[in-house]
Amino acid sequence: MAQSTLDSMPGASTGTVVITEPLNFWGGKRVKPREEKNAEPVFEPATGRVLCQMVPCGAEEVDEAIQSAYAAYQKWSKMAGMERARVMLEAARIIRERREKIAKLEVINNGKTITEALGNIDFSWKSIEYYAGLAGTLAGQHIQLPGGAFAYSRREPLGVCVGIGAWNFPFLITTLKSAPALACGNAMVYKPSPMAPVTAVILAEIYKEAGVPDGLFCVVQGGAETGSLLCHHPKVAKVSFTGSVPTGKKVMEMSAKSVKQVTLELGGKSPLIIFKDCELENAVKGALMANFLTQGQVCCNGTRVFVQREIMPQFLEEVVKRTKAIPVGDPLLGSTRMGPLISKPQLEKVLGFVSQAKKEGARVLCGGDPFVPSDPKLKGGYFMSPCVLGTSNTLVNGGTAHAQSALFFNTQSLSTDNCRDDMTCVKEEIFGPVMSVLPFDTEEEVIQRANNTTFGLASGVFTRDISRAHRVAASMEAGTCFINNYNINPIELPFGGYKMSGFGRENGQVTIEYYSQLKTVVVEMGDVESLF
Ligand SMILES: NC(=O)C1=CN([C@@H]2O[C@H](COP(=O)(O)OP(=O)(O)OC[C@H]3O[C@@H](n4cnc5c(N)ncnc54)[C@H](O)[C@@H]3O)[C@@H](O)[C@H]2O)C=CC1
Repeated sequence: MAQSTLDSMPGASTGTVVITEPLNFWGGKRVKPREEKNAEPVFEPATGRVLCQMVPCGAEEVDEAIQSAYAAYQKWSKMAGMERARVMLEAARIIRERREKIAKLEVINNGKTITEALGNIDFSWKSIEYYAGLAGTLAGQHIQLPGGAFAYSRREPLGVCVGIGAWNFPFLITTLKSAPALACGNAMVYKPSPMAPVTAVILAEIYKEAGVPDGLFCVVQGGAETGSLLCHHPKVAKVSFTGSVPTGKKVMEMSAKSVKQVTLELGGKSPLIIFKDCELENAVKGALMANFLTQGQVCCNGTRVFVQREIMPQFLEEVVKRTKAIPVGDPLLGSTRMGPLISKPQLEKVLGFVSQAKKEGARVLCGGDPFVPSDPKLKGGYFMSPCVLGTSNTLVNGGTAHAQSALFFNTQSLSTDNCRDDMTCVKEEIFGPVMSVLPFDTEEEVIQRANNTTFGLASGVFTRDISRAHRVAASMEAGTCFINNYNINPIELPFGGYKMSGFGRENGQVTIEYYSQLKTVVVEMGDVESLF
């Protein structure tokens, strides 16, 4: 029962939790792995300690889960939207009631701070409430035809949908996929990331407790192999994927073989454009919010920060000062603002991007090093100091940039000491706490440079010029543009990518379209007029 893992949470602290319960869920209960082979240790990022074992599901287990989901779908899809809504609202209520315990478990598995995790869990129950609200509104059309005939369309579910998730928002991604799926009358089999497997099964238990038919929401554990079994299974109607571009392409390719619908939420390298007429304090805060939530492991982060040259000195001074002041440490402490990265390889990858940036001529203005907190239990954690890559020589030594003139930065921009658009750190998704700051001169130039990427997930602009703000927003080749803020993604609004950041949308009313299909029913009231 969910309660056993969650019940240990109130007193749990970093470095104390071990999870031994099975992490699979189908047929209305937790299911032990058939064989323990290929078990992978799952680490607590803050300590480097083993938290549990993740045992990947094989073909028979995947099939069992999908069959149990299909059986539940037969019942659930026949219920009225309002009946489904009632069950979903109960699930949302239970999540709200247990928000602190779930958030704690999320922190222990993922490393994000408790403050952020609580926000994520609140977003989760809101997403279920939101789609519960829409469940009763699903409807088709009635069309009058000649001779008294008529037709109507029925909005019907797709069947068994698969969700494949990433490790950065483990519980939230699970609800963002399952809430619209269930509202439309589908069942879902969900595969979490092998690095963050522990909270998806909590959601499965909550849905059960709320009253969904057994099997309606299943969890299978595993990595690429289990994921590909799901994408190939003939009883699966749709795959909703969140993760990297290369894996997204594979998911699309596999799903194409049996013509499954696909939604892809992939990575980004989003631009944040800061004009000289901005409210600087807000722009600085916006840049921090755009880069350092969840240790920078956020797909829509604005990691290419374009700053108009005239305000570069003030911007850098402030952003570096505040970045240096971010409290890094035990993610379960309310005062911590940055925890560890998800894994050792991810930490090494991110530090590798910083070294590469240095080699290519970028200046490390602060951070970018492994960080060892003073608390002895955190010595084995995957921490690093948040990093700003930029342009100024003097800031490296902690000097003030205020004294520097615009001319200085003009000169600097011609040297190799700048972040440049062609650097690896500026082109590739780093997925860590690394902000690249780039100078620009004109609106036309910055729009062209901001769009010069294969990604298109999000974008942002800070300016007090209302016309400019909307002009820039309209010019961005990205699924979202934030004006005078960043990373505000409420459930009511569609979220998704342009270009290689994916297609389809999550959140908002439009997602109903991605989890349902229309059936046309034509009704003759007279005789058949046959040509034969
Ligand atoms: N856009 C986003 O929200 C995210 C982007 N990423 C990016 O991806 C990079 C790698 O992170 P990963 O977690 O390794 O991402 P990934 O794309 O490898 O994995 C995402 C999910 O897909 C599954 N998967 C892997 N191979 C599969 C296959 N062949 N068939 C079906 N499912 C498969 C994984 O087990 C996981 O559940 C990150 O460094 C980051 O750049 C990662 C997480 C989220």
